[in-house]
Amino acid sequence: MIYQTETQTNIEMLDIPKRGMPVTIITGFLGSGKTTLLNQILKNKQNLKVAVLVNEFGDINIDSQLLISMDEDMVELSNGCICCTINDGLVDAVYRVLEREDRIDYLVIETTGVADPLPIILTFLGTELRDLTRVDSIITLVDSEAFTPNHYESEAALKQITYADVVLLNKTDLATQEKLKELEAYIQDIKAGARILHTQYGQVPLPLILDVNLTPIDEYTSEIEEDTHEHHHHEHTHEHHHHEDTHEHHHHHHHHHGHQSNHLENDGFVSVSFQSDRPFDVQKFQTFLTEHLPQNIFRAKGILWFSDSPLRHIFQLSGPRYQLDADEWKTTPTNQLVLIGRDLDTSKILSLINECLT
Ligand SMILES: Nc1nc2c(ncn2[C@@H]2O[C@H](COP(=O)(O)OP(=O)(O)OP(=O)(O)O)[C@@H](O)[C@H]2O)c(=O)[nH]1
Repeated sequence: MIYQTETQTNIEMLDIPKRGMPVTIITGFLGSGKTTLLNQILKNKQNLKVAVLVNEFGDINIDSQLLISMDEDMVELSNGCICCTINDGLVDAVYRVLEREDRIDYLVIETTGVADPLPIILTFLGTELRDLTRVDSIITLVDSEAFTPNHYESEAALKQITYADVVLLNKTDLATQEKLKELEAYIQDIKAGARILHTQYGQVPLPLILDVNLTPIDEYTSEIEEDTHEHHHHEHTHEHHHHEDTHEHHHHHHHHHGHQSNHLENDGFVSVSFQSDRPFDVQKFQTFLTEHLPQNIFRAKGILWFSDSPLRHIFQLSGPRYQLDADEWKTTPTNQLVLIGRDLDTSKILSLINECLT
């Protein structure tokens, strides 16, 4: 998890209320375009001061390296298990944003592609964060080419739509009009009244998705109250004694067991991470992709170093598609790759990738 912010003043484009920092949560299945949307927000936010939290599935923070960043005020937290990271790490991370001396107008959270958004929403509404922040909207990205009603048999994919206030039907460049109509009908069926917007590369006017006040907070709050009543939940307090420069964190584990994801809620998805200080041979890597990539890997991303290229290569694989873009290294070249799927044979995959090194 990382957060990033920058030092600018004046809100011009959006009129953000001062009371309670507005929070927007971005969800969407693996590869649907969440990081792409986050970059659109960072690019177009003008003078709005936006803090960003990224929770990633996989042991290496690839997303944070792909964000348009101001390179300052970056804090990375460990990724680990989604449920624990979200419930403990999230509250801590939000506090760190709130405790900052410089002004923050808005908080945007990118969840992992396999996350159920409910525990995250309840973390905001069921703890003392309720009084300090204002959940503004849950935005769910849908890959309009790849999405089907039984999307990778993922319960999380369905829940992401169930809790959406705004659905971005993204990647419309890859889908037929017919498919888009079908998807719209399907989404309306699950979530009547959800705001559905068509996007390519997450391009959307920000006033349509930020500070829209669309999350039905009262509905969630009354659910929490009922739940507390039924389950005799103890009060979810979270004491904070952060000292910016001592890194002393007092973790109080107040999980939301009533709602919280158990480990099954990753829907059986697992990730394999690979890092190396040696470069890949580009031919071998291509052969790996085209001939040896296991069928059950459907998402991969990486920052790659090839022996015959001075450039940094951004590798993205989503379903059957992959792409490699190049830009400049800003760090010492190294290889970092995360692959996500089901029932993965980790040691076999790692040995296949190792063979691609020069
Ligand atoms: N053709 C097309 N590609 C897109 C569009 N939006 C995003 N992509 C590509 O889809 C891939 C995945 O995008 P990301 O933004 O990384 O997706 P994500 O949801 O953050 O992925 P995870 O964090 O792994 O769940 C990247 O290669 C993007 O460039 C779009 O509208 N059209």
